[in-house]
Amino acid sequence: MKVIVIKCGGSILNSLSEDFFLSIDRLKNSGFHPVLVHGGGPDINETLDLYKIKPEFKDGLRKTTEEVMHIVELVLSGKTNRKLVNLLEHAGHKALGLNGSDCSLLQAAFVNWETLGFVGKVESVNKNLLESILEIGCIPVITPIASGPHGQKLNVNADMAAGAVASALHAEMCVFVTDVDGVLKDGNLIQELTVQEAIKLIEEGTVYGGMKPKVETALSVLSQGAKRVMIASGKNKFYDNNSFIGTAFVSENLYMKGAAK
Ligand SMILES: Nc1ncnc2c1ncn2[C@@H]1O[C@H](COP(=O)(O)OP(=O)(O)O)[C@@H](O)[C@H]1O
Ligand SMILES: CC(=O)N[C@@H](CCC(=O)OP(=O)(O)O)C(=O)O
Repeated sequence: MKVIVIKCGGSILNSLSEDFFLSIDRLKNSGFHPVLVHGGGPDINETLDLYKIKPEFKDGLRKTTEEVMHIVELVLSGKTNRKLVNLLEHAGHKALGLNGSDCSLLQAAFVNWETLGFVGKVESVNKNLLESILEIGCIPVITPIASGPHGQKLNVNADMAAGAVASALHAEMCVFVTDVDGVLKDGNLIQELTVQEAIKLIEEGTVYGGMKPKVETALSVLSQGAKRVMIASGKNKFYDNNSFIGTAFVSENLYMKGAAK
């Protein structure tokens, strides 16, 4: 089964274009089975603000107290996931929303209880569940909340959750859809990045903020055997004429000039 994992960032979730859904149609016509993982950082921040709670991050991960965890779940499962499932259904797809903590879909360990609280790192994925959903022609839409070692719910960075799902499913492709065309340098899109080039962009500070975990996860997915990894925009088509549009990550030994086909 040719699986593609598509991570939909919170930066773009409220303004996904028709072209985004058209790209999903085209992918399905090309024989790909999409699995979606969504973020929702900006929506969480907005709701925390209503409760007068100041968002706190450490190395790109949200400090998650018990109170914050309740709000994360309320927003991601109750609002963001519902919205994406509904948009997909409206675009003519069959979509099934899943909390990562349901049915042991995502099982995680604490990253660092002392500094981050209820934040997890995915250690296993219920691959059989996802494959059964794909077999009946549905698109799984996964909320990045995992079950912890003693059944606690843990907040997982959505880029990292998508990376773990892509690796577990041995996905052919993993695309991180966000609010920019891909990795930019001096305002220009970089079409292809080798591992070494990507590390250099992080070190020199060209890649920073939310782009950093995305690029790091992209490199990790690539090293775990995904054939293609991309960062692309949800404002335009990210797949057309059998080609992906955005920044493609390539292993050194696969390095070739030209667009990723
Ligand atoms: N080199 C870069 N190229 C493109 N965007 C970058 C770069 N470095 C940092 N960014 C920032 O990363 C953001 C995307 O990350 P983020 O806001 O976390 O998105 P998402 O919610 O989709 O995961 C961009 O909007 C941009 O502000
Ligand atoms: C641990 C952690 O940081 N979790 C993230 C989960 C959502 C997410 O990653 O959303 P984006 O893709 O929009 O950034 C958070 O609480 O914001």
